[in-house]
Amino acid sequence: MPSIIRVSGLTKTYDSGFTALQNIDLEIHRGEIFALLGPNGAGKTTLISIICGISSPSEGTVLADGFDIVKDYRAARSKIGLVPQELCSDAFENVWSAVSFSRGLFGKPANPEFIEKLLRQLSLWDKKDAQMRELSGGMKRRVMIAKALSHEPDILFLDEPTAGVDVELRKDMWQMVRELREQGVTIILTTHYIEEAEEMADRIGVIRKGKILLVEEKQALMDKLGSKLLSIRLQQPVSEVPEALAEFSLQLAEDGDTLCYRYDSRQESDSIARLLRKLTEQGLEIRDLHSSESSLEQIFVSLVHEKEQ
Ligand SMILES: Nc1ncnc2c1ncn2[C@@H]1O[C@H](COP(=O)(O)OP(=O)(O)OP(=O)(O)O)[C@@H](O)[C@H]1O
Repeated sequence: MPSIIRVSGLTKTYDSGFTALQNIDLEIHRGEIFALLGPNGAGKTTLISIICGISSPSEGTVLADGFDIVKDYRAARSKIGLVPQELCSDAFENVWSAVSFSRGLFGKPANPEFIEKLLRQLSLWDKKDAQMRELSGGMKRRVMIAKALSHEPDILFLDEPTAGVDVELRKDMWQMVRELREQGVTIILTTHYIEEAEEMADRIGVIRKGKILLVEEKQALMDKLGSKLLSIRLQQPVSEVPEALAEFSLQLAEDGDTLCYRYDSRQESDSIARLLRKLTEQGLEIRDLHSSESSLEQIFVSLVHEKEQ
């Protein structure tokens, strides 16, 4: 798939001497939703700020739709809309002027039809004359998106779009982002929420301590994350896993009385029923069964840990 953003060898060392990004290579595909996941301080905002031309790189290059973000700053920036983490706007300005003004900042001629379409799409049309201070937090967030889209960019960055947003609003936001993607906008969002990445993203990148640890198709990542563990406690301990159960790749816990079976919870399968039947055929009596799902959080942490090793 063709790339719309190409980051090569990007390093950022702040004046304080702190290196927030180390030799980042990253390609964002045209038309995808890409989620950049990482803990606090990982470097997500720094990376976005550089791509959007707010902060300058120490080393490396970034191309946005073929334009170098330093050498062809204006052309590159015109391709990008940014919804920052902080909601910042003039409290007394009304929605219509805030959004129209943002368009003007990019040197685009006024286009009231487009602004109307945008406000309608973001369910802000009936608030077009309201002052920013009169809006709820969720509406303000939508105005920020309208401002970011006002100059018709092909790429939209959303820096933690749903931080501190309630579940209902979060779902609305996800829906809105999907609709934008359907219109051909490439979307890059940063988030702490694995759930959000799971719900939204086509691909997921994990960043930690200024380094990209992995970039994968969401589905591939979810396949790794989707396992469940069934612990089968036996009446009598065994010294080894019986040969007849080899197909299940069971692990025997140290004390010999618990068999552990890891399986993919999303695959339609009768493997548990088969396993239990075979256990009975082998004369192994079951004392207790316990099934647990590794939380995405846990697996995510172990994935990150594994990569760091
Ligand atoms: N202007 C600055 N000067 C020095 N260090 C900075 C500056 N801005 C950010 N940093 C440091 O760079 C690192 C990455 O910060 P950044 O804001 O990019 O992280 P983040 O992944 O966006 O975190 P969060 O999820 O908390 O927003 C942090 O250690 C931060 O303290």
